[in-house]
Amino acid sequence: MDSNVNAINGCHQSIVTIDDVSFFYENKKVIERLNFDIYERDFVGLIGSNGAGKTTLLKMIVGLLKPSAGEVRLFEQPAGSFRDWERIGYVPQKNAFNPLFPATVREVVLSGLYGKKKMLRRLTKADHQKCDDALYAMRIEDLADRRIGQLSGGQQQRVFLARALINNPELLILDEPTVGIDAETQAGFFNMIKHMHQHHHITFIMVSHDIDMVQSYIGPEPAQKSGGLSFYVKHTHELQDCKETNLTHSMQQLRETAEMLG
Ligand SMILES: Nc1ncnc2c1ncn2[C@@H]1O[C@H](COP(=O)(O)OP(=O)(O)OP(=O)(O)O)[C@@H](O)[C@H]1O
Repeated sequence: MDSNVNAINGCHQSIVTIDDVSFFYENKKVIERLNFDIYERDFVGLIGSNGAGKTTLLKMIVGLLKPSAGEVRLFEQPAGSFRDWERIGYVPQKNAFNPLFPATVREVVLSGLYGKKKMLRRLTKADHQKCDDALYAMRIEDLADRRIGQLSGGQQQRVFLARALINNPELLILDEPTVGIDAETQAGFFNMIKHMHQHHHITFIMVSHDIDMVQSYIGPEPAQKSGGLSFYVKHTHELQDCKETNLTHSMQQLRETAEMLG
């Protein structure tokens, strides 16, 4: 990656730093001495064969796994002492629900509010407003009271994206968000993600098996390869004047996105 651009501009924050990270499951080496930097508003497409370590890497970034060696830093803080988890939205792989799972869409989206913390307080009016905004942004308000298990795969993905968006995250991490979804719905979902990247102040990391889709947005060559992992990177901060980088995105903007996409 061209870190000079960031060094010159100086004001573009490092969002994720992977500093000489290795990971082993017992004796099985999955990631070896990986170095990679992700800056504000980058879109990173992560491609790799089955078992290459994509999910393992994402889990280290969201603090679910600790590196065996090296360090992950989030927003320039060591991941081990990072506490602002609401700045990060994570949509894990294969969220498929048992049709009998009793939670409603609204309950699933609200559960995103507290990240790793248990819900220790009563929900406020503001919490419900955030939930309504996230449902609206994903155009699933009409599904709010349906059981999650009774929705299609594409509808469930929108619910999980709404859950990840409820805290207005600065970094959005998607682990194969369109697995098991028909081609047309996949294309629509990816268009929505691209639009969000172009119009909101969000940094993306997206694992995908769909190399054509990733290359069509980012370009033909990966910025970096390591082991079985290929990192495709699109920088958008280079297009912006630094002085404008304290732009904030908001659910209002996401509403506008939803309206534009019809
Ligand atoms: N909890 C675990 N214990 C032991 N080995 C594991 C564990 N989780 C994953 N692995 C192994 O580590 C390797 C990397 O797994 P990971 O899920 O990160 O790969 P991936 O690139 O996301 O694969 P896929 O494309 O199939 O989702 C695989 O060989 C997997 O079998």
